[in-house]
Amino acid sequence: MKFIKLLFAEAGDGRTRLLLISILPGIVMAVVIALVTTVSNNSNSEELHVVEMGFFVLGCATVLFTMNRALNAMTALVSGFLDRTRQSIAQQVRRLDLTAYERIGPTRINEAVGRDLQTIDETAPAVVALIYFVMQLVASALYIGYLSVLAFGVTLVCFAAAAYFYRRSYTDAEDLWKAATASESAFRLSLDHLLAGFREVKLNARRSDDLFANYIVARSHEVERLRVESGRGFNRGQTVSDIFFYALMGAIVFAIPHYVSEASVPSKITLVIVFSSGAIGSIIRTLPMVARANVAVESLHRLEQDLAAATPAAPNGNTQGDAAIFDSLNARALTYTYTDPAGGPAFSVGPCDFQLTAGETVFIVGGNGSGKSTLIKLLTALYEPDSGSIRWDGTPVTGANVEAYRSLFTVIFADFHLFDRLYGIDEVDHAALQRLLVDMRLDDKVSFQDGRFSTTDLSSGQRKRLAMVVSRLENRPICIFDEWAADQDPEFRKYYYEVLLPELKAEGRAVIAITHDDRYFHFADRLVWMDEGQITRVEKTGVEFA
Ligand SMILES: Nc1ncnc2c1ncn2[C@@H]1O[C@H](COP(=O)(O)OP(=O)(O)OP(=O)(O)O)[C@@H](O)[C@H]1O
Repeated sequence: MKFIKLLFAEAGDGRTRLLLISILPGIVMAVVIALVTTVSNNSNSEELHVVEMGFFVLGCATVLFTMNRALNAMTALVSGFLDRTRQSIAQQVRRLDLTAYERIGPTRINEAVGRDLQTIDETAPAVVALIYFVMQLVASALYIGYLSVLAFGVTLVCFAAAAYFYRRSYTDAEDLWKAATASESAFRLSLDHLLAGFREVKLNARRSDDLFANYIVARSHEVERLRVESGRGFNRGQTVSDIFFYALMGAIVFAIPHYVSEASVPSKITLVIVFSSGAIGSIIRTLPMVARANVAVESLHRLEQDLAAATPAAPNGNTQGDAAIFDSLNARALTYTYTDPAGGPAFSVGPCDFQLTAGETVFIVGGNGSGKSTLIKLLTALYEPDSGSIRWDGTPVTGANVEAYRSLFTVIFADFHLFDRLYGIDEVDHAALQRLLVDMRLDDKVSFQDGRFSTTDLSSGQRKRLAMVVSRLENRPICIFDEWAADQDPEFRKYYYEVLLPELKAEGRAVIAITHDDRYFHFADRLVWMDEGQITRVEKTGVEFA
């Protein structure tokens, strides 16, 4: 019962109180039931049963009050847990290095923060009800024991048998639910292809049919099949449990009266069992929810373990993001190897040497897949190299200063993300921002209001220009642009190479631009050629020197 363990672990010092206020209403309800059975057996008397009525009202009020407190406590507990977990996952994710992030993947993180936390949230109040009904049953069984030891024995045997058979079905059903959850992840991946590739799917009916019929529908059916099987397991458990419950009723009504001397006992026990049927039904309905929450807790724990194993120690360096001092960068023999899905080595970059000084403009050129973007990720310390080192102004880049080192860079990746706000820029220079919007010819499209851009729904070239605005506002000493000009019109492409890059250089910034625009190569101080993950050639002002 991972879920229930988690809740009580989360309750901390309030565990005993939570347990007490969850247990109490069930016991009190059993007492109320005992009271009702006693009074109803004396109903032919003329008495008003004022005392019993008082106890009845007091009992019901206690049940209502304590249940309400227990539910409130559980809501507060689970909301606190969700809040902490959401924050902790986001915190761990932002500390991941890029390799670990790519390995874990956003789908798993989204599923944990969405589906798993929602399941936990929805199931938590049901646990209070579960404890309530279990305690009511236990206390009712004890009351039956008080009335008749024989009936108590029969009740225990029936309950134990029902629990045993329910447990067997429950375990199988929980495993099937786990498999359904895994299949649902595969289904979501297929659905993601439909959503992210909507235009491409729309344009290609065969692709649309294939994706829909062979993946989305097939995987959805698989989820359905496993859920149905899992549901059948839970239902089988319920039916088998019910058989023992009816057997108990039959024994109490038809067999027990022959063995007990007091005539009112069988009818009292029957009444208790009739009242208990509601509790048994509720327990049986709640247990599948708990099983699903167990699966959610397990998958959440697995993610947290993977995040913890991958999360580097909290950085000691400057995390404020403005390490403005930069003279030189010297990378030596950097290597990095991607792994394939089976964990084997795939594409390798390096060993690569790379130097950069303030005010220098370097173009990295080479064919598709030659390793240019990977080299950038190594130079910016997004990927930790398998071997080799980087020195920043003569100081080795290590875990202690890597945050400060990263804050030297502003990067516009080929597949960049455009943020809606200027996150991390506390005091926005509105005049400079407006100038940049004019320079990028975006001033009639985008404005900056209430701390955010009025829109990011722009053409791909305009989105890149807005990313350039943000990049320039970041005011970093090293600017990296991965094929920024690729989807600019000729006029803006010219502006980029002939005006923007020289302007950045004049400001003393180092620029690394990945490009295929050979007609502008002469604007670089150095050209670095890459092929098959290696730096194959370096040219300086047209003179090849390495
Ligand atoms: N996340 C990844 N996981 C595994 N392999 C990758 C990953 N990213 C890139 N690769 C591999 O590394 C190789 C180099 O990719 P990279 O993006 O560095 O090339 P590039 O020179 O920037 O290409 P392009 O000009 O097409 O952008 C690719 O051929 C690809 O096989």
